[in-house]
Amino acid sequence: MNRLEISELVVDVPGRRDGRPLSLSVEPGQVWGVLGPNGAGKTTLLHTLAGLRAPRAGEIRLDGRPLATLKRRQVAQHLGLVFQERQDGFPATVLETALIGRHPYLSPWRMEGGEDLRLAQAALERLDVAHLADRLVSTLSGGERQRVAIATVLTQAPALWLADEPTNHLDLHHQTEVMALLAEQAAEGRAVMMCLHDLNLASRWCDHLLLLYPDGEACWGPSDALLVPAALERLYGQRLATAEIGGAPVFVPVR
Ligand SMILES: Nc1ncnc2c1ncn2[C@@H]1O[C@H](COP(=O)(O)OP(=O)(O)OP(=O)(O)O)[C@@H](O)[C@H]1O
Repeated sequence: MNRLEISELVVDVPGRRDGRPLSLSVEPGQVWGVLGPNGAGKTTLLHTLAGLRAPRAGEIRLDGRPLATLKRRQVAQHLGLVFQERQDGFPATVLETALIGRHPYLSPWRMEGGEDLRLAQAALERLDVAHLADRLVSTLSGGERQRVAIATVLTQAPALWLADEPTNHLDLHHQTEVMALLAEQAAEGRAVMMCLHDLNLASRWCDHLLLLYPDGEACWGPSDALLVPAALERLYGQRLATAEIGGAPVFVPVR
């Protein structure tokens, strides 16, 4: 279950009139970037696609099945969400946190088994936080916490990743590693949609883009068609200088 179909979707952004209905399909193997200025509705869209908020109109389907008809457990077995903000509600170690990714697959009161542990440890290693396994998450740095959050979704092993600014708090090396991980997930047949503020990460790693404007306007399609300075300058209300490095456009804000 890894195709996400969005039909005539109007996201319920508080205080905003209806925008352009979104109709698109996130297919296995694709990496979508959602771009837009602060407040454009990127997080609200991702939470709507994850079934955490009802849309104002339209429908979301996971492999042909309306999201609204699926049980949360079924959704969690197929869709993983990396939140932009998270609260550590109770004290938990890094390993215990990663193991939460296995909960959609465990019956109530069943403890995690050896395979669950193996998956969690492998995910912590992949995100370069295995050495922190016994530390309380509340004691970690911002970037370490972000990597634990991504490791938790990797442990969950969803066919569809929704990631809200997955490179938040990360240094350059770990930004690259996380983008490479998401690209690898797609290359293995999963689907990825992520909100990004960094145009250059979008340019390098996303094959499709959805541009969200603050007034509810939107456009989407293959990245090549949308990574056009005029469209991006209008999106952000920001002048850009453009260069090309390694065949991909690079954008630098200028005043
Ligand atoms: N619970 C709420 N009550 C009132 N307004 C809300 C609520 N949740 C979101 N909003 C508003 O909806 C709009 C869209 O918010 P959202 O977080 O989706 O934007 P975003 O594009 O992700 O922004 P950013 O780039 O700053 O993360 C914002 O103007 C925000 O203030």
